[in-house]
Amino acid sequence: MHVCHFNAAFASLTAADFIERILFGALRVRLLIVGDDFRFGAGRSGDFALLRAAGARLGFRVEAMESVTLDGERASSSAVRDALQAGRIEHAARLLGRPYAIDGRVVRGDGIGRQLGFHTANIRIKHERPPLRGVFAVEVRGLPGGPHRGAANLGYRPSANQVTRPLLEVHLLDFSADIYGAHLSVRFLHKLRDEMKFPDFAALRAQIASDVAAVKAHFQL
Ligand SMILES: Cc1cc2nc3c(=O)[nH]c(=O)nc-3n(C[C@H](O)[C@H](O)[C@H](O)COP(=O)(O)O)c2cc1C
Ligand SMILES: Nc1ncnc2c1ncn2[C@@H]1O[C@H](COP(=O)(O)OP(=O)(O)O)[C@@H](O)[C@H]1O
Repeated sequence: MHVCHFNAAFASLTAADFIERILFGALRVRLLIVGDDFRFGAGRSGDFALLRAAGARLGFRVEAMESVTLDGERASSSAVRDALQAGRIEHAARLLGRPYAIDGRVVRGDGIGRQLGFHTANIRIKHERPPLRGVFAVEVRGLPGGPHRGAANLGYRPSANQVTRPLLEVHLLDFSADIYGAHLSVRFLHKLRDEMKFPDFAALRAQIASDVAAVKAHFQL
């Protein structure tokens, strides 16, 4: 896989430069499959017809890939992001063809979880602005005997030393083990609510207890 870093130099490439320098010069493309509405190059001036014409001239094939639609809606990355942001997690999963998931390693937190009576594994995530936020019913993969179900909070934890980078914290149901360092994949299956600021730990604890009950009900446990 080749990942192009989208910086100012890359963004200023003209459509002709993109074709000649990157596709033809660097990648030596033979067959190109793109959406027929694909636009590229500075000012989005390049399109499918331009690629086809360049391919005929430089000797590569260009084929169109049809949009995948679901009930008339294009299964685009924007549609997925919009659904996640709106808390329509099940709809996002239908568009993606799989549940939306975030992966990361379990790191040490502030030890507040055990004071609350709910251990919460802190998962380090790379996203600075994740497309979804709130409290969710999740399925966690990566531990022996799994997948495990749990209640997760993805947000800024306003009730206890608020953080500036988003945190993903998961309480696993019927589970007790030290899992620091484990690499987990958290699949978001259903949104329960938005993150809230609680006046004290007692109120936060009561809410987490009711979230855990809601997760059990969701999974019919
Ligand atoms: C199901 C669940 C829901 C949570 N909801 C909130 C919330 O609405 N607001 C909040 O500030 N923190 C919420 N938390 C985060 C807790 O504040 C956090 O897990 C706790 O402070 C433990 O932190 P620690 O793992 O760093 O010790 C939630 C945690 C879980 C597991
Ligand atoms: N049911 C559980 N769900 C999540 N983590 C658990 C569970 N039981 C034990 N743990 C362990 O407890 C840790 C979280 O405990 P917590 O008191 O919230 O600690 P931290 O200081 O890491 O925030 C997890 O990283 C994991 O190793």
